Amino acid sequence: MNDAVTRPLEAKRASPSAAAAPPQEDVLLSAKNLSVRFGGVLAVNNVSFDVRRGEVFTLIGPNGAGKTTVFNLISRIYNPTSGSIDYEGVPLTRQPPHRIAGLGIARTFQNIELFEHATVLHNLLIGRHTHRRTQFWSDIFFTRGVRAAEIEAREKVERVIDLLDLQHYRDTTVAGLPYGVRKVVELGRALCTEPRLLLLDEPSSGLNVEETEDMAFWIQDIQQELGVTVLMVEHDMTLVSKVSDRVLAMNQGEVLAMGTPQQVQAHPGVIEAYLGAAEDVATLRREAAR
Ligand SMILES: Nc1ncnc2c1ncn2[C@@H]1O[C@H](COP(=O)(O)OP(=O)(O)OP(=O)(O)O)[C@@H](O)[C@H]1O
Repeated sequence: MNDAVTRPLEAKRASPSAAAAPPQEDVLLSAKNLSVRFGGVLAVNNVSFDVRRGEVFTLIGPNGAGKTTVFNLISRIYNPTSGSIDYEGVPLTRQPPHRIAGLGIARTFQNIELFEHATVLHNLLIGRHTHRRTQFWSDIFFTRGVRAAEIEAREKVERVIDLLDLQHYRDTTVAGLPYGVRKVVELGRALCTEPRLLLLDEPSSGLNVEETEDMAFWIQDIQQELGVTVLMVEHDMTLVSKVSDRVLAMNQGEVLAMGTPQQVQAHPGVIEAYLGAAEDVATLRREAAR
């Protein structure tokens, strides 16, 4: 295990500046008045938020709240019906989906998307290939530039393998790996693109309690050691309060509350939205009372 895993895991505490508006240069991504309509369903209704550089920002909400739709707007899988998203001051909604990785945005999926019959190393190298700048003819003749790019790719990938403690699985085919390890490999594949913004879609889904704790450590390492900004959709409220700097709670397409994990979990509207999912309410109350 990585040294980081042995550190005590503290729930994040409210920082005095959590609620204050940040200077514009500290904002990495800014969503303004986003709405999405699917036929008669208003999946996202006038949602605005800023993601600050270096923070872990988490979207929570009951099923159907609109979280995945917001994620898919940022990945450019959907177009907003109205509203805008700026990323590093550039209008993201004008970018074609295939440009997203090149802009420094990477994502993981709720249902893991890896090359099942390739090894862990090859999956990570494929992730790294969004950085390749070499050309057709230089590739064919394996020029010095191509060799240098391959060496650089390999070094970056090895760093990700070390960070996520994947050495043991380097040459294993993904199809033969336990689900929890595949989740970490998918995280690694996203990191190999060297993102400035990492989108994590339910990183704890399908993981047991211990694997979820490990995932919390990886997310903290990614934020603290690599300085990557994380935007995450997550249901597990224990993980949410451990790693999030700020949380946005949604319900029925709208913003319910935004603030530190403690502020949002104690919000009466959030507790009401979760009623019916008794286990979630109990976790919310427990985490808010910490
Ligand atoms: N492609 C689509 N076509 C039609 N309706 C959609 C589409 N995508 C999402 N919706 C609807 O939009 C609403 C919000 O869905 P969304 O998946 O964003 O919620 P969610 O908060 O991510 O839920 P979950 O936690 O269950 O994943 C739901 O009513 C859903 O049925």
